[in-house]
Amino acid sequence: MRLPPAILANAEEVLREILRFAAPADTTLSRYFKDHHRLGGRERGAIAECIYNVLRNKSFYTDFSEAGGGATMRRLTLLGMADAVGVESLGGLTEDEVSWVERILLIDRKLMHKSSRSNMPKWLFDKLVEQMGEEETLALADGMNSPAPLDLRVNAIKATRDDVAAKLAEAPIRSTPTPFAPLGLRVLQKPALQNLPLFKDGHIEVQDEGSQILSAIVGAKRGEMVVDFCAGAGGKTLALGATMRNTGRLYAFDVSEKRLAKLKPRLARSGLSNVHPVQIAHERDAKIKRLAGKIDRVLVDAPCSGLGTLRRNPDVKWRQQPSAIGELQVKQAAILAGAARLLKGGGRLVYATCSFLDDENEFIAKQFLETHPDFELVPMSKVLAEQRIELEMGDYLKLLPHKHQTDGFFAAVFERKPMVKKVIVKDEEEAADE
Ligand SMILES: C[S@@+](CC[C@H](N)C(=O)[O-])C[C@H]1O[C@@H](n2cnc3c(N)ncnc32)[C@H](O)[C@@H]1O
Repeated sequence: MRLPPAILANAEEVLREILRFAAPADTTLSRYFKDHHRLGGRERGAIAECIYNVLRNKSFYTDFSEAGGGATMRRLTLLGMADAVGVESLGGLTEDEVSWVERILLIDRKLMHKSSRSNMPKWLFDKLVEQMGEEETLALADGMNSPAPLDLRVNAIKATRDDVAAKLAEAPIRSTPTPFAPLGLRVLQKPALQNLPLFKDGHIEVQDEGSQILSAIVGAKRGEMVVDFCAGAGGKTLALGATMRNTGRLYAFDVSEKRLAKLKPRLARSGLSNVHPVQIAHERDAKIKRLAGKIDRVLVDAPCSGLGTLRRNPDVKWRQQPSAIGELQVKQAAILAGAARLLKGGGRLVYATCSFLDDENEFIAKQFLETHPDFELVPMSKVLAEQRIELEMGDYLKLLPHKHQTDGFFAAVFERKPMVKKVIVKDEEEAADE
């Protein structure tokens, strides 16, 4: 059955607002659906897919929408919608529109100019080409422009991966084990999970495999003192708490009260009682000082450009300004330095981002090592071997969608050297006493 012609007008209306980039696309879209509650499930699905298609393919679509007659926004919407549901499912199109859409969608994109083919703003394309070369940039762009699969993490304090896979199959929801993360399941459809007893009872959480790997490399153990410094709504906190088998103490810090509030219901479902959410004012808050030198492991999942999540949030590449990267670097370095004070000798500090920009990753890691001689880098190959995760990496974790089918993630692990300074002072004092 064809979709009603009015659906194009709805999609065009919300697209116009989203392309102002005043707010995240998913926020604008949810608000639009709330305001237009008469739209049915199929219509909503088609509008959402249309919007995400336009955000993913904006450069390519725009090249063709700006030429010829008719309004550009209508043409952009038409391309996004036809790409999503097929032109034959759309009612109310003129013959000219049908043949125009069919022609454009048949174009071989490999023949397009590289920057337009990548569907990235020029500043980002140029930066990435400088960083990784043109071929790799285009492969990354293709990976980032493909929708992400749905990954689940099994809550190890409540269930095993096999149990959950069997229960999902009864639903019936087909899943396969994720290739690298030991507790991950990749679901092959997009079912509504919220109503499943497995979800309500905290046996599963939705978490990209990359984020699961990142939580695993923290290496948190039973009985340890651990800090998730930028916990947000707790995606990684929950994974860390389960790895610690609900023992020890896990502090979930964040400056955002709103984000920490979102952690609370997830914590209740998870059954974890070792997590202590703490709102901090900034990375030098007195609450942090009290724990200085006492912590075994600290994860800094730093605020970043978020470019690694483009599969889910394709608007980020259009909303992000190159000038913001410099500001983020200052923040990232300050948070990492603040968090470093927490570690005891032999303790580990993990710096992570969901970005693939060297400026936010290697640059910050190297700068940290230069300014913190009491820390040394633990090669990622060693960290992954400790966790028995079979991924080939050098010094750092660099997950990329076109290589690992995960969101883009970076991580570096630093270990604090034994605290010799205090011992020397003590020795000197003892010598003076003698
Ligand atoms: C990438 S997000 C964290 C995502 C979270 N770890 C997860 O897995 O869902 C970065 C977080 O850093 C927080 N943040 C920003 N500045 C901070 C600071 N100075 N100290 C601690 N957290 C901060 C933000 O509020 C945001 O929640």
